[in-house]
Amino acid sequence: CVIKKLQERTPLSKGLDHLLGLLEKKDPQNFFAWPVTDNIAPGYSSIITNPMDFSTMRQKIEENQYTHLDEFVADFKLMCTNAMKYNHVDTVYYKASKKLLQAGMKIMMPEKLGWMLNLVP
Ligand SMILES: COc1ccc(OC)c(-c2cc(C(C)=O)n3cccnc23)c1
Repeated sequence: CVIKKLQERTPLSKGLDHLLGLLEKKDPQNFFAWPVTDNIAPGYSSIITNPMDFSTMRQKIEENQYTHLDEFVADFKLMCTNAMKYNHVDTVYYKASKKLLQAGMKIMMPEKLGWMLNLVP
């Protein structure tokens, strides 16, 4: 097994951690907190080839897998668009993901994150 060495916190990872907290607050039902499994969503793993959820994003932050804000934003969008792909438009999950995506884009507008955009290592 790969030993996940504890990485030191960087200014970027601290900023992404703060951002993740803001985004998680926009998902009070915790629909996006953990990976979606096939037993709660039949056929999910054959329809969604690149799953993403907040816990996976947090792990990537802790392992310094994000070298730039754009990669973090891309995972957030992937998480939301996966839900819009798997779930029909009249479901709570589709509606929640659309709302989450809109709220997330407002939080991650460049002018709101100017201070983070130049934290590139
Ligand atoms: C009803 O309670 C929960 C709890 C956790 C969930 O995903 C982590 C989900 C969930 C989350 C999703 C998504 C995000 O597509 N989903 C789709 C179909 C059926 N369930 C879900 C629902």
